[in-house]
Formats: sequence, structure tokens, C-alpha cells
Amino acid sequence: MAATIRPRRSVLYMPGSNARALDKARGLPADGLVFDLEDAVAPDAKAEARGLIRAAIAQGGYGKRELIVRVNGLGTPWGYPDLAEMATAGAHAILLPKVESADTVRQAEAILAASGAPADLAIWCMMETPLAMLDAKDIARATPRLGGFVMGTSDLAKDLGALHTPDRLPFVTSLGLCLLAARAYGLAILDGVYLDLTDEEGFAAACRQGREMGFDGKTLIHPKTIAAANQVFAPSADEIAWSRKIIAAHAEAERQGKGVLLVDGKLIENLHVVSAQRLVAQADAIAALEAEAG
Ligand SMILES: CC(C)(COP(=O)(O)OP(=O)(O)OC[C@H]1O[C@@H](n2cnc3c(N)ncnc32)[C@H](O)[C@@H]1OP(=O)(O)O)[C@@H](O)C(=O)NCCC(=O)NCCSC(=O)C[C@H](O)C(=O)O
Ligand SMILES: [Mg+2]
Repeated sequence: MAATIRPRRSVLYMPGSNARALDKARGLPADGLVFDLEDAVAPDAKAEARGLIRAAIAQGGYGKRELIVRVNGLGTPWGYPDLAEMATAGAHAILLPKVESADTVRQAEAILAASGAPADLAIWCMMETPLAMLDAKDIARATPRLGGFVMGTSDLAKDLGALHTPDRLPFVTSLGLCLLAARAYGLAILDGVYLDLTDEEGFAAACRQGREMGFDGKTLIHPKTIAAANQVFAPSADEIAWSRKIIAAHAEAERQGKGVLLVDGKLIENLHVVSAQRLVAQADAIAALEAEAG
């Protein structure tokens, strides 16, 4: 999938079986929504949840938010019907859980295509097992339909026997491997969820760490965390002003035949301008999304 500048600061999971949550999300300022059919939905409620998700997306009201359906794995009884039914539900992307190989992605892609999925329906992968970390590069280049990775740090902690520490040191290798693979192949990548809804400081620190590492945004489990994620993952006013300043200064230097220059004592080259242009484009995309939401 072609890389686009789409805000993904905050992406909220909603149990697909929870009609109230699906409705409430229409008014929430999350950049993206995951309609979950996997872990948040009980086995007996899966079939009904598919219908609720299809009806909710058809009814609309989600504006320009990115709509993602997380299906069950193909090794479960629900994986195939989830893919077959959600292929034409109108979402922007299908999120595959517990992906461990490029073959799994291509198998899912074949089912989606055979079920009438539109050409622009993206596939995203949950990266949440040790094998996924080791195969991240292969998974990232499995198909041109691939749009992004989502870290599943809860499943990963379970499989690694790791603890959720404040510095997240036990996850740094895994997060780094997935970031490398995602960026090498032009994919978006979202950080994992923060489970303690009472720990606002810890949540903000995890968001800051995620942004510093290079994640596009954070996956969330509750609406009350959206504002903080939006704030941390958005370019700050200072960053935007600095970016505009070096873009203008570099353009002027180029007119004078210079490739490098100093702005406020800092060396600026073309590579800094590329980053600055991306940051300004992100800020513009966020402003456009927020203007549309009112
Ligand atoms: C965690 C919750 C079960 C808590 O729900 P609840 O008790 O209803 O919370 P509140 O009373 O505080 O809710 C206040 C209002 O907000 C709405 N709400 C709550 N959560 C959501 C949501 N996720 N999306 C939309 N709206 C939401 C409530 O309806 C209330 O609204 P109102 O009626 O107007 O008062 C709940 O938050 C929840 O279910 N969260 C999502 C859980 C989930 O999806 N989990 C799976 C994804 S995480 C994962 O799988 C991990 C990953 O795979 C990994 O391995 O790491
Ligand atoms: Mg998981």
C-alpha cells in the first residue's frame, strides 16, 4: 500500500459485540478505530459481532477516521468467516492477529480477494509473538496490500515471560525489530496498549517513549486515554515552527547554491528538510482531520 500521511496518533479498540462502544466512537476524537472480533469478543458473540460491525460501518458517522477490523486467526473456527464477511464491510483495513509468517498474510489476502475485497482494502498485522519478531522482515514484505504493524505487547509479554516495567526494557528488542521492518518497507506502525487505566503518568510516559522510538501512534483500550495520545504523538508548536524555519532557510540557501547551512547554530542538510517536510505534512493532516471533526 502506498505510504500516506494519515494521522494515527490514537487508535481505539472497541469490542465488536459492544453496540454502545461502536456508537460512542462516532463522537470520540481517536484518529483510528479497531472493530475487534478477536480477544475482546466471547466465542458465542462472534457471529453477532460481525453483523454489528457491518451495520455500524454501513450506517457511517465515523468521519475520516481510519476504520480497521481485527479478525480472528485462521487457525480458529472464526478466522475464515471473519475474513469472508469483513472483506466487503467497508473498512479501510483488516487486522490479522498473531501473524507469524508471510504465508499467513498471503493466505488471508487470498480469502479476502476471493470474497470480493476492494483493491484498496489494506492488511495490517498484529506483531505479538516471538516468531513474529524473528520473521518481521518477511512479514513486512508479504504483499503490497500490507499497510502496517500493530504491536501486541500483552500477548508478547505472555509468550516472553516478560514483565510490564515502567521503562519497557523487556520489549525494546521486539519493538525495535518491528520498527526496523516496518520502516524498511514503508509501513505504518502502532505501539501496543497500556493496560492500567488508573496510571495517567505511566501512560503518558509510554506514549512519549513510543513517539521517541518512531511509532506513528498508540493503540488504546479506553476513550479517556485518547487526548493524551493525540497530544504526545502530534508535532508540537515548537517543532512545527522549527520545521517551517529550516525549510524556508534551506530553500533560500539552495537559491544561493549552498547545500548546507546553519540555522540558530545547528547544521541543516537536505535530510533534515525531508524530516521537516514530513512533520509539517503530519501537522497539516491532523489539522484537517480535526477541522472535519469540528
Ligand atoms: C475496559 C473496558 C471493558 C471498560 O469499559 P467500561 O466499564 O464500560 O468503561 P467506562 O464505564 O469507563 O466507559 C465510559 C464510557 O466510554 C465507553 N467506552 C468504554 N470503552 C470504550 C471503547 N473501547 N470504545 C468506545 N467506547 C468505550 C463506555 O461505553 C462508556 O460510555 P457511556 O455509555 O456513554 O457512559 C472497555 O473500555 C473496553 O472494552 N475496552 C476495549 C477492550 C478491548 O478491546 N480489548 C482488546 C484489545 S487490546 C488487545 O487485544 C491486546 C493485544 O492483542 C495484545 O496482545 O497486546
Ligand atoms: Mg493480542
